[in-house]
Amino acid sequence: MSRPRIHLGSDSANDLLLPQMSVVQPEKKKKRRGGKKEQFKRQRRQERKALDDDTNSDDTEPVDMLAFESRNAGPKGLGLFATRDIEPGERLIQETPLFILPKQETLNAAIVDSFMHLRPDQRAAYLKLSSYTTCTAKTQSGVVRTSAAEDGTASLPDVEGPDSPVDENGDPAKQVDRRSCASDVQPLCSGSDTENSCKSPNSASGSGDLSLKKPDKLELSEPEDTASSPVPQPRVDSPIWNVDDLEDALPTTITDSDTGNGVNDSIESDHTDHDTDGCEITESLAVQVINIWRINSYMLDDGIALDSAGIGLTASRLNHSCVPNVYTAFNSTSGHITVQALKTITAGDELCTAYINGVGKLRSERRAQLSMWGFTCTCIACADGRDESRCRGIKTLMSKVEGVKMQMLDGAADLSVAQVEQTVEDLLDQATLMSDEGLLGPDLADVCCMLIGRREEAGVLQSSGFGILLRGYGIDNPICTAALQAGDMNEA
Ligand SMILES: C[S@@+](CC[C@H](N)C(=O)[O-])C[C@H]1O[C@@H](n2cnc3c(N)ncnc32)[C@H](O)[C@@H]1O
Repeated sequence: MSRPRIHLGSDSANDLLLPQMSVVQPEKKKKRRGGKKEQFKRQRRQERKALDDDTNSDDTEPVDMLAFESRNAGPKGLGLFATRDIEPGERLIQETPLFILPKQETLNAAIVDSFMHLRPDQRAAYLKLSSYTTCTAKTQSGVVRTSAAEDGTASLPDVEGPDSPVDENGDPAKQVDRRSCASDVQPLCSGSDTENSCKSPNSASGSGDLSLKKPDKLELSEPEDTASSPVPQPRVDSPIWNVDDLEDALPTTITDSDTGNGVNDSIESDHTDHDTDGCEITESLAVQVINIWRINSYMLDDGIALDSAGIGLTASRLNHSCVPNVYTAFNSTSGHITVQALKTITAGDELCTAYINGVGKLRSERRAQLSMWGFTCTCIACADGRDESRCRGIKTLMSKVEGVKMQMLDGAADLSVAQVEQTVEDLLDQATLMSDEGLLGPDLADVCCMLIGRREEAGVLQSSGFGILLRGYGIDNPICTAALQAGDMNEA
């Protein structure tokens, strides 16, 4: 799926719809290029610091240099918080995923295999990521402990789990429409019966129990056919939790030849460059590894095809908001997960990304989608009593525009002038509503990029689009490069 062509228009056009938007102007860009080295160094320091926070509490990196820090976010667990004011479009994280799996290979065995081939420090950092979910499914084999430390087979750090409630049914979301966080691994527990329900470890019903029970049998969800969209849109067509798959991955002992303890590598591996020191994986550890992947992995797409997922240690600490202030993307050229500010962020604010594509969805719909992460969103858009008329408006306009888009794609009949006029009006209204709602991510660019050249106002929308793309992705992302190449626009 290719992105629509984007035209870069006059600067004033960018101010018209999106007062909060920061469009990189040519002069500013030059200045930024001049300071890029420093900016790059700062980013590296940030990444290192965030990683070190996880792996080494004695880290002495001066905090005042950083744009954000990782700290307690109350019931959400850990979160990332701005330590200084941040400008829209600023890149905050640029990290190489710990490992990437092609979408069709995100099988439990592949996840466990990739984990085992991480370096010991990476494995330790991985195991510190959030994996609060507990599954209380009854099993023949009984309880599977999450902590392999109990077996003396692996040293697991404490898993920090938020005190978040489960969804009403205790049932993981069937529809997993994830923009950024978590990938195509289905929740470990499935089905709607209470025996198979997921519980937060600290929830009343979970009694603080971090154990994970292996289900007898789990139904595989049907693939979701998510609507096509030019924005990164996670698709779920490789549902996978099944017991056989896990059993394939177990038991596994990998002994690093460097340790001198002999090599017993029962995993066929092409990760020979990785250190795989002695570490036995038990069933419970495997379950934890898979759970962590499910909660923390991001779809890694290049805006054209969604075919991979990966875990970034720092980006994994981002909590969700339906009105996010940062955008998480994947740069398929550099191989980095990037996180950029979508709006001005004030020192002390939490950085939040959107785990789902919630644009045009009502609170109840978003809640259903988010339930697989085991929390009920309390962001500004989800506050009780919040007027949802803007959301409803966006939803209505989106479905209207979608209808026209389908008509255009079918090529059945050319649109009438009146239809075109109306659609442009609808898009303008949608962009305004989204902007008012604080939805400033690349979805807005897609709104802005439709109906190129149809009318003067459409040109305004299109010209805004590139600025929005830049803000979310950064100029080095091939999505922006392609937009520049495809459109009648240039950087200057
Ligand atoms: C990718 S992790 C985010 C980082 C996590 N808070 C941690 O401590 O590592 C996702 C988990 O964080 C928690 N979380 C994320 N956003 C949240 C929110 N808006 N409200 C409550 N919990 C949230 C949920 O437990 C979710 O499963």
